[in-house]
Amino acid sequence: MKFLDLAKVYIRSGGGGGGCVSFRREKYIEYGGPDGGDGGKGGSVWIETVDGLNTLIDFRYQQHFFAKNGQPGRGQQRTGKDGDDIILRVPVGTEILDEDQETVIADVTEVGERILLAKGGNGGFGNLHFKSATNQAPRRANAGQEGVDRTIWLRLKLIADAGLLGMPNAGKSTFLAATSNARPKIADYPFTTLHPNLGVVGVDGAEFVIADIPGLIAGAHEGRGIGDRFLGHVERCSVLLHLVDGTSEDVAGDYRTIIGELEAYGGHLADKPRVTVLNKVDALDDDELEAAKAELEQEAGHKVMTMSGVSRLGVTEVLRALRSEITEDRLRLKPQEETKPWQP
Ligand SMILES: Nc1nc2c(ncn2[C@@H]2O[C@H](COP(=O)(O)OP(=O)(O)OP(=O)(O)O)[C@@H](O)[C@H]2O)c(=O)[nH]1
Ligand SMILES: [Mg+2]
Repeated sequence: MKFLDLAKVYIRSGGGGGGCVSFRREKYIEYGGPDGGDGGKGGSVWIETVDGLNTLIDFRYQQHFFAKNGQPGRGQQRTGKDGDDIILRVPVGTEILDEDQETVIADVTEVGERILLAKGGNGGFGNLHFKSATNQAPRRANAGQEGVDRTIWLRLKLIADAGLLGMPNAGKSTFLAATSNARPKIADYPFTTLHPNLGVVGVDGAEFVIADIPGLIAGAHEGRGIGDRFLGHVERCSVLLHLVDGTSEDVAGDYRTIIGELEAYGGHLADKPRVTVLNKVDALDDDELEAAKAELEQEAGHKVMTMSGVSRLGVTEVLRALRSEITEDRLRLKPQEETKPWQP
């Protein structure tokens, strides 16, 4: 699947068709009254969230979405045809931003949500509308209302329940592959993962979605490595899973680096519930494991779990820990979501 999480899109709604000036012309009716029809409405541009999409890649190939104008009205009271609406289909979790890339126009988080981005212009009234007691033969009709031009940005923030964090090579993709249906690329060099991958995992009969994102290094917030922009994709997660490579020379330093990047990223990312795991323990003997674990716990200031994505030792326990955080978070969110008023 090709991935794109930011797209600039030009939209334009259709203008309304003009109203028509026309008079009845029939045999034996000398001064037929006005019969000019109204113009049709211009097409509107909408955005709709659909299921099963995890990328904005379609918007790389098409950036212009112009709805058709309404047709002008015609004689014999015929209304012009409306321009068809256009619907942009986007994945759940897409933010719609104004041209400045800052003002959020909408944030669509439910499947099937539909938002009007640019309303089509109304058609103009035909002269039939202007007939009055004093003017039986109006020569007046309205022009159609103009369409609206707009430039918007679409920014996708994937919706996952748990987000994977760690330095390059920490074993994030290996863990995702071991626990889910996802088949991310895995290799022993840094930055194997270049864009987020999602996988559905199951534990104890529950299912949830994990997002694997590219590794972070010190200075990622200043653009080092491949930067920290993919952290946006774990902003909505209930819990972060921080993997620390147990075979690293500096387990505490690796831990600190990631926390530092979370803090530098800002928002509430650093305050999110986190599960910290010492990974690759299959490659450590007992003493090494104990030492690395003690070092990591000291640095983190809390208990850490141990796991091997390769041998799968400890994997189920980690999934259970994630699940419990996710459940708690969903319970916390529920009442709030239910009372949220619908805003068009
Ligand atoms: N011994 C051992 N090696 C592992 C384990 N998990 C991953 N590896 C190895 O570590 C290397 C990196 O694994 P990846 O899963 O690609 O790591 P990543 O965190 O996704 O790396 P990036 O995508 O580059 O950020 C690969 O050579 C894996 O085979 C583990 O549990 N034990
Ligand atoms: Mg990876």
